[in-house]
Amino acid sequence: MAGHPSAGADSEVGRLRTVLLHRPGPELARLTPHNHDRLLFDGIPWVAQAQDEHDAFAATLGSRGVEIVYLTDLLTETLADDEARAAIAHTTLDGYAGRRLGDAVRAHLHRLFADAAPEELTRLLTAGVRNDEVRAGVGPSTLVTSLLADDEFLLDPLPNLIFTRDSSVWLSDRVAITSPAMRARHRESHLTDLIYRHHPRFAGAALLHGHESEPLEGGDVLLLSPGVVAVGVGERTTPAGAERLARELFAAGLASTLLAVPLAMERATMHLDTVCTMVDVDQVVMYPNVADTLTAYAITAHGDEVRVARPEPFLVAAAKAMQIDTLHRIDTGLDRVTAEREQWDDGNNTLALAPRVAVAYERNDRTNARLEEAGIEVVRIAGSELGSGRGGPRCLSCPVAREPLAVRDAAMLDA
Ligand SMILES: NC(=[NH2+])NCCC[C@H](N)C(=O)O
Repeated sequence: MAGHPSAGADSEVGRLRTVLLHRPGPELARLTPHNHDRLLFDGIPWVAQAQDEHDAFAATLGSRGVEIVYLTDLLTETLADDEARAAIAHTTLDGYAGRRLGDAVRAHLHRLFADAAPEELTRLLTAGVRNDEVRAGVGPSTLVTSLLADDEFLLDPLPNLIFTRDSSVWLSDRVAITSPAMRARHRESHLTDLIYRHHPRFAGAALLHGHESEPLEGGDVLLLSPGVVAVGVGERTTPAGAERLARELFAAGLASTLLAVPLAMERATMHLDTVCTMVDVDQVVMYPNVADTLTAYAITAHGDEVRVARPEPFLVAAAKAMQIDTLHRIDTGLDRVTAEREQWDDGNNTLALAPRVAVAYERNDRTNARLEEAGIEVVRIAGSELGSGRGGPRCLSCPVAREPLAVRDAAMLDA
């Protein structure tokens, strides 16, 4: 199948045209002191404030000419289609995601899903379903609603939906549906899969990977340059997930090299984009405490097989694959301790709007100052509440369309 005509990205820094966001909604209000760890939040965000911060983020992107599409709008539009409704009811309730239900609750939820208007179904799918919300409807014919506590979720809420980066990734003119490692995030990819398969806007889009493939999360995927993709391998993406993506990209002719980058298996470095993001065609902002030890294994195509090179320092391997002299590094600011604090608060997690223009959390003064010293325009946004799920501007956004770098270069030559 051919690629999509009006979507796609071949770099991290080409002018951002369209971005997929999720405004924090009722799913965030379901976080409690008991479930936030399991649902991958470090605390209980103040929902209204998170929404204000998110609206300001979206307004900033809009003022820079970026078209914003909201995941729940796309989902609701998708759910107008009966085939799509049947598909998501089946994946959500009949498969692994519905393992808490039992037959009676499953049948009840199938009815609830079938009767729900598209907006209501979007709410059920994103905010989840709590025991006390269905107990009366199910009646006395099941042990499940009787024994589970009132506030136990039969279907978990999806508070991490705001991190649209992780559940799908555009690679050139195809979109990879990712396969999150964390259980709390599996169902996010069911939703992106549904949207990209059924929403008319994406009709004809060719899909890569898939939510049942080997673990791969979008925060680990960095498009270093057209045809060169770096993939973090650690707490989330597994070696098999990175290798699967390499095979898929090579088979589709979309990349020549994939650099697998081992990361420490820790929350602070859950994705490659927590330690390194691109701010220009040849500059990254990077966490200095790992910069000297970060390595990369270059994977290249060899007929139908792949070949894995010996590890090299990340910046060396990257520059080589990108065919540039040096991939310059701007350090997370100031000293080891400040760098550690600002890395934790997503100082490295910037979203490029164009070469040398990056959105960053305002709180990371030292890192932002470093970026400015290096000639990067820093577009500051507030993120105290948004960041409580441990994600910054890059995690909060999935670029659907970026201007191809080649076009920009050609335009510059013409000028
Ligand atoms: N691309 C990213 N770094 N995303 C951050 C995701 C944070 C989310 N709470 C998780 O733990 O999965």
